[in-house]
Amino acid sequence: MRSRDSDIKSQLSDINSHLTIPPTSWYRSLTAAGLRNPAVHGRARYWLQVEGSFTRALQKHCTRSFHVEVRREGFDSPNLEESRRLAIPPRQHAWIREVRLCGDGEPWVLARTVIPLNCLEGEGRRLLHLGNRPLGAYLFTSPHWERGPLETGLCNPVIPGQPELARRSLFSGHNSSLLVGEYFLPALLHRNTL
Ligand SMILES: C=C(O[C@@H]1C=C(C(=O)O)C=C[C@H]1O)C(=O)O
Repeated sequence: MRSRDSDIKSQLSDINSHLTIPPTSWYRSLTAAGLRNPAVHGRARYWLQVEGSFTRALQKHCTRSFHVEVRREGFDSPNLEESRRLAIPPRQHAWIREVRLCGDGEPWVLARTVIPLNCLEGEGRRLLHLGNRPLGAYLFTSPHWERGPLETGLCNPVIPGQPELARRSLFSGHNSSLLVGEYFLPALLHRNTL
């Protein structure tokens, strides 16, 4: 017989199972992705294109509060597509950070950041100790990081409620780049105001 604790744990994981990142195909432009899925031109368009810190953009749309919830942080292998995008050897470990960006107490965005070893030297060591502080606050206040072009992601949700659209970009510093992906949850797109 299952214990009450394991029943509660499995219910909790069921409740949150849609808050995971589904497989995603990446496109160089919104227009290219739009040929596959015209939804990129709907409510998501603003979020797919907004410039500057994404954290700041979300904060502006909160009426009460914004917070970052860390779900997973540690050294692990990126997937092969991510390694290729970052031009690092396949299976070379990187610092991987997955968070929920929450507006007014509810998850709006899932973010996954892959930080290769060469980004973690010198001042970059701070990236290991962000905790619940938003990565954007570091990237956009440190003068040496520059964002590359935004890519548009079309996700293949396997569980109802998983993100369908995403964006990502490389941030380049001294001879090193990290990859930040932001996946939009329905709660973000179905809000009444933009
Ligand atoms: C890159 C930014 O950082 C945000 C914060 C993140 C985090 O804390 O892990 C991840 C993705 C972001 O959207 C940003 O604000 O633009």
